[in-house]
Amino acid sequence: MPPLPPPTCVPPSDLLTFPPSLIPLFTPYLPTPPSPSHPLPFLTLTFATSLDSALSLGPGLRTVLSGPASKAMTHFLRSRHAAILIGVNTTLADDPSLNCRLPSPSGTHTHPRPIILDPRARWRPTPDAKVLALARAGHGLAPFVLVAEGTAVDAGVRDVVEGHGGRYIAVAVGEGGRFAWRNVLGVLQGEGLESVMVEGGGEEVVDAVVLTVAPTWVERGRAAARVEGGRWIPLGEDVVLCGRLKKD
Ligand SMILES: NC(=O)C1=CN([C@@H]2O[C@H](COP(=O)(O)OP(=O)(O)OC[C@H]3O[C@@H](n4cnc5c(N)ncnc54)[C@H](O)[C@@H]3O)[C@@H](O)[C@H]2O)C=CC1
Ligand SMILES: Nc1nc(O)c(N)c(N[C@@H]2O[C@H](COP(=O)(O)O)[C@@H](O)[C@H]2O)n1
Repeated sequence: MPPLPPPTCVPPSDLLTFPPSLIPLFTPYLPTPPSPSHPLPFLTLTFATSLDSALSLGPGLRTVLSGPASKAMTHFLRSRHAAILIGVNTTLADDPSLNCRLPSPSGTHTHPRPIILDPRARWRPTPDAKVLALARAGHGLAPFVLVAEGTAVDAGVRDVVEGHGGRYIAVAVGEGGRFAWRNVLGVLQGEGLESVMVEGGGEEVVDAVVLTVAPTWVERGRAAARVEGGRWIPLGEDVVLCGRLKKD
């Protein structure tokens, strides 16, 4: 494969808009650099959930819960984190892009490094996988895939990922074949990645949370009902949603 182009801004048709006036709201929760008292990468837990706590319509179904404004907010977070981490089921279900789709004033872009937790090497991408196609075009970075020590990775699959600038990294697993989150953060630290946004998981090492709640209920396979024109009212440390229900 020819050398990869330098990361650039994504094509204008893919761009999202995040108003600069909103940045101060999120600034207190953005990553801080590692310090002697907090040497591991900063971990932000972020995901979007429905009112009935669903992340998607069902296993293997890519589901849009976030509206355009909160989606743009997560891309602002992507612009401020060195890495973005997902599990292999999400990779298989969503064929995600995992790049940053906000305009970049300088024309060059710092996309987050995608990290995929795939202990048993179940992801078998072709060059058509979105995350690889974007890396090839210079509109994102190829992923680092964390596999369990001793797991054999198909040579052809490894070539595809590494040919796009990605890597396979072997990590020790504990009982149940899972990585300890501190080990995952240790790997990222070793790769010079100082902050990571995790789309679900990592509870024991979380530094900040930025969660989106979409005013909708889902039932297996379909969006069931939505609150329209609702209002979220902060009351103490809770937030109360008032609205009228629009049924399908
Ligand atoms: N609404 C949202 O913000 C998000 C929605 N999703 C949705 O969630 C669904 C997938 O979620 P899940 O099934 O929970 O799967 P997942 O994407 O978290 O993948 C689970 C798999 O990842 C690996 N994994 C996760 N943690 C690990 C650890 N500590 N050590 C080793 N391996 C680990 C294992 O292979 C595990 O089977 C998809 O439908 C996706 O669209 C996913 C992320 C965000
Ligand atoms: N913030 C948010 N809102 C939703 O409604 C979602 N479904 C997700 N999903 C996560 O974002 C990834 C998709 O990213 P790309 O748009 O393909 O870059 C997906 O894989 C989930 O991790 N997030």
